[in-house]
Amino acid sequence: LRMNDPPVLIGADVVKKALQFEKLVPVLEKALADVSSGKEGGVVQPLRTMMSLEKYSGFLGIMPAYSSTDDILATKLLTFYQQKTSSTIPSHQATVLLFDPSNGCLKAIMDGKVITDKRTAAVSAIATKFLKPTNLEVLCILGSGAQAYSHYEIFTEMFPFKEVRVWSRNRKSAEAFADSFPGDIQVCSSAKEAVVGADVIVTVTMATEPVLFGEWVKPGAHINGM
Ligand SMILES: NC(=O)C1=CN([C@@H]2O[C@H](COP(=O)(O)OP(=O)(O)OC[C@H]3O[C@@H](n4cnc5c(N)ncnc54)[C@H](OP(=O)(O)O)[C@@H]3O)[C@@H](O)[C@H]2O)C=CC1
Ligand SMILES: O=C(O)C1=NCCCC1
Repeated sequence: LRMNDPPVLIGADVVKKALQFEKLVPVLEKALADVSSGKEGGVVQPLRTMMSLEKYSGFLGIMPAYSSTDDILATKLLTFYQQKTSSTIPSHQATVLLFDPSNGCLKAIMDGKVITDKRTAAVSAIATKFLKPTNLEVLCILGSGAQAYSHYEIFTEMFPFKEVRVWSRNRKSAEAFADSFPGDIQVCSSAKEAVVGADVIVTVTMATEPVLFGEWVKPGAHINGM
C-alpha cells in the first residue's frame, strides 16, 4: 500500500480463514510473553477504556496497543449489549483498525468479531496449557454463545478430553450447541451437574450473578473465567 491509499477492508470470512488456531496460538504466546516482559517486550497497552451506555445496557470499549518488536499499531473498537434472547444481532461486535506506526496512516479495517472469538478462546487455551491440572479428562463449558463455540473448537483440538459437558441458561441453546458439533457433548440440566468432577471449566456467559460456586469445583481443576 502507498501512503495515500485508502485502508483495506478485511471482512469476517477472510479473517476466519487467516486465523487458524495452529497459527494463532504461537503468535499469541509470543505476544503474551512480550506483554509480561515489561519494557523489554516492547508492548504499550494502556488499560482499555470502557464506556457504559446505561440507557441501552451496552458498552463501547476502546483497546489500543503498540508492539515495537513487531512494529504493529492497532486498536480494537468493541460494543457489547445485554441482548434479548430473540435478538439476531450478536451481543459483541468489534472492528480492528491497523495503522502504519511510522506516520499514523490507517492501513486496514478488519472484522473484529472473529478476532475476538478466536483470540479469547486461544488465550484461555494457552493459560490452560501452562496451568493445566494433571488430569485432562472432563471439559465443562457454562454458556453456549459465540465464546462457547470458539472455546470448544480450540480446547478439543489442543487437549485430549474424554468427556465434554455444556450447561446453558436456556436448555435449547445448549442442545443447539451440542448438535452443531460431530463430537459427543453432554447437555447438563444444571451448572452444578456440569461442573462437579470437571478438570477444566470455562465460564462464557453474560450473567451478572454468579453461575459457578467454589464448593462444586474439584480440587486442582482449572477455571477459565470469561
Ligand atoms: N475477556 C475477554 O476478552 C472477552 C470476554 N467475553 C465475555 O464472554 C462472555 C460470553 O460472550 P459471548 O459468547 O460472545 O456472548 P453470547 O451473547 O454469544 O453468549 C452469551 C451466553 O450467556 C448466556 N447468558 C446470557 N445472559 C445470562 C444470564 N443472565 N445468566 C446466565 N447465562 C446468561 C446465554 O445463554 P442462553 O443462550 O442459554 O440464554 C449465552 O449462552 C461474555 O461475558 C463476554 O463479555 C467475550 C469476549 C472477550
Ligand atoms: O474483547 C474483549 O477484550 C472484551 N473484553 C471484555 C468484555 C467483552 C469483550
